Amino acid sequence: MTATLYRATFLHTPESPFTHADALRAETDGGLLVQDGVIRARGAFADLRAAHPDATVTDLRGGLLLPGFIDTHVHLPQVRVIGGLGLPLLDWLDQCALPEEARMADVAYARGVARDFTRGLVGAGTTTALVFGSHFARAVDAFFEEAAQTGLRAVAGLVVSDRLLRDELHTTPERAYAEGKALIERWHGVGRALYAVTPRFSLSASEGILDACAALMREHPGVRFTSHINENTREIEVVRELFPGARDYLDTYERAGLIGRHSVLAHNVHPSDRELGVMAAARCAAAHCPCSNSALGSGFFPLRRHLDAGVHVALGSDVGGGTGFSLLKEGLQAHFMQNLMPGGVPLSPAHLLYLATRAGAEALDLPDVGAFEPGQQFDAVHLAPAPGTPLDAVFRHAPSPERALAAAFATGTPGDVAQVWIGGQTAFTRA
Ligand SMILES: O=c1[nH]c(=O)c2nc[nH]c2[nH]1
Ligand SMILES: [Zn+2]
Repeated sequence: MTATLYRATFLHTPESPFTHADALRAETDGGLLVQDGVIRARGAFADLRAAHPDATVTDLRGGLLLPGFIDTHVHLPQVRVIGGLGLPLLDWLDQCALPEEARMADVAYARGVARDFTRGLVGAGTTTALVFGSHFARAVDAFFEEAAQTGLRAVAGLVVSDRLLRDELHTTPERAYAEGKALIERWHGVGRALYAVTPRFSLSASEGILDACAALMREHPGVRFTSHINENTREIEVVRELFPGARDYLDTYERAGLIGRHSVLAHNVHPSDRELGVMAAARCAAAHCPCSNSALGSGFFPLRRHLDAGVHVALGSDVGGGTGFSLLKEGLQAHFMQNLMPGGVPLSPAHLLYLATRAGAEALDLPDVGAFEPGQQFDAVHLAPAPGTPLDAVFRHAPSPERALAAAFATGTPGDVAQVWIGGQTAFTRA
């Protein structure tokens, strides 16, 4: 297949700006040579053109080309309930999320939701997502099918719970194990899909169901683990009452053997030092969801404490507790919250780009995505605002790519996403 040479202003962060100075790499008139979906060479456009005169040129000048966004925490069944603002977590679950999640029992309904959800993700520039699936196995199948159609890199699983939600959403340890095993055999490692073992949170999980989750993890090396932790103070109190023998919230997962390199825990707004130390030692990542934390009033994410402890952090939209699929908006909200909280971490455009891209790949242990390194997959988002919009004006007058990137986070929306590629194939084109 002939190679394609993408000509664009591009930026990426192959290394972490939290640990490397000058982590932001930018090329103003850059070239990315892509063949069979893989980036083969990267540099100044003129140099690549001279070296590869036969390549087909795709001209993307006038916008910004970024690595596809990686959302490390988002809920499939909640796309249609975005906007339940102002309730604390447990009330929001009862009144907004769980009634809709019960509707996923109807597979035709679930298929429609999966379509809305996948389109929402890819249309916002997200190319990889760690997805909280559904409590219903057939809805999880419908989602993986839809993800395969659009090309989305989906890491997802059956959500399991056996108490304190609603009867329709409860299962048993035996059934959780059997359905999880069947889904892993059907989907894990098939195409771009990976499986994530997903107890909803310790509040709705008995020790028996956490043990069933651990059995799946032990028996299927390579599957990922995800759940929620330390989101809301009332939630933490209930978990403490439910697990009187546990040292803290993390220990409820840790004792079951669920915390390791392939674990991603959402929120962690109220961690103890012990929990941070264990997460760092285990290389378990935190998915920070700033819009959700704001909408549900959960609190300020202690990013400084995570970084000081050595806990890896990535971004999640947490739709529908969150307010939409855009990781540009999550980056901006993270920036705002760190700015406002005492002891917050000042976040530069490089930090925001890293959190929205390569940090997610690290969290998910996916070395082939998240930046524009030769050998990586060409997963990319082209931000090209409509002429006459404020972002277009900033782009046309920006003194540097970094300033344009800052503006993309400050005011960019899914409406500015012109095209998205996953593995070199177009996954979305703006109408
Ligand atoms: O933000 C959240 N959204 C959810 O759906 C959920 N379930 C448990 N804990 C949760 N937190
Ligand atoms: Zn969540």
